[in-house]
Amino acid sequence: MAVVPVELGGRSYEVRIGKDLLRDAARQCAPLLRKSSVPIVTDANVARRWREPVEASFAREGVEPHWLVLDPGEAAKSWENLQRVTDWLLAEQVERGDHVLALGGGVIGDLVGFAAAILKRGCGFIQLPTTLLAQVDSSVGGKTAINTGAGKNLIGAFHQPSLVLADLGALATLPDREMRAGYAEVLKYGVLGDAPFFDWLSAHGVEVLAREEGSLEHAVATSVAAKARIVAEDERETADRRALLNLGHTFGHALEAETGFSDRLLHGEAVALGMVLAARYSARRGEISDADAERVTRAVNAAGLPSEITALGLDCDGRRLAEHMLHDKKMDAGTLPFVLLRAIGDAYVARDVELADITEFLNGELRAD
Ligand SMILES: O=C(O)C(=O)C[C@@H](O)[C@H](O)[C@H](O)COP(=O)(O)O
Repeated sequence: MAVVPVELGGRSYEVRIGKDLLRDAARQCAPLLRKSSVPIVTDANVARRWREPVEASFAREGVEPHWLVLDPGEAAKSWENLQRVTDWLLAEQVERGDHVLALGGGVIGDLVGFAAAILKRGCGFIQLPTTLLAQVDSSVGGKTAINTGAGKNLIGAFHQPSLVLADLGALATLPDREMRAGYAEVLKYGVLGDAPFFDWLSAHGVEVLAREEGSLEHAVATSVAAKARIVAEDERETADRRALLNLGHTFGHALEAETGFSDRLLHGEAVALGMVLAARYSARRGEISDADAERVTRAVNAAGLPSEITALGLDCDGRRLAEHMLHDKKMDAGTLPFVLLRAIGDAYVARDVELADITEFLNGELRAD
């Protein structure tokens, strides 16, 4: 098992990465639990696979899990579900010192984390991420949120979990498309700040996607360590450091908004395409070489992820995509900071990007054949 600490003073916690952690969930969580029952929120897909082994694990410790099972999908990150989860936790008489468990992918983690953030002004929560994307990204760092009609993650809070258990065995049954989508966030750590890891992924990415144990653990642990370092330096995204983790997201969130946050384009797919667009836009500004921008495109393609906006069949122009970006949380006094690249492994936050220029760039991408 690999253990990555997230160093945040009194709110520090561990991310434990290894096999069979869900079958051992009760023992792993035991020091944090105070009652003979524990609330667990999950979705129907995850429940089908993991309810029984998790339940057995708690039975061995004499703890009774109480379950709330939601519909799967990005649409679950809604006001309605936030109310449903918080009402349920109140009915469960959860106190501030208690922990609620979020068992599932990024949607469950973000939603339950936000519910925990506001329940009685903050109760504990434990992340049990079951997708690659959630293991390497959303379960770590304390960003919690729901979506609204105006965009993604616009209502939320910073609220750190007390523990993250990333069970690599949970990835064995993950659909290939979800695996590739999570891989986009793995690749992101190489592109934004770790060129040797980018090179390692170029050679071993296939093994990661095939879930070969050693390569998978290395990829997850390296990704989590990168995120933990950045979060420890800039927990609340105030110093142009944590914002680097948003590489590909400004373009990506706009594409997600345009496709209605639907299965048409998964979050990780949007990030992969967004990363390609960020690299190409950086090349257009003369900041990264065309060759390196092309390497980013090739790495995205090699993972079976989308690299061309034209393939989405969108019925919109660059201006419409740029308008989605105006809702971005990074908007600052009328300007939108963009995470761009000087080289692979050297991302930075640009504050001089004109939306008119982005619009022109996107129009070019939308017309490309
Ligand atoms: O943890 C962060 O910080 C990130 O930006 C990681 C992103 O990959 C993640 O998708 C995050 O939830 C997006 O953050 P947002 O602030 O753009 O909603």
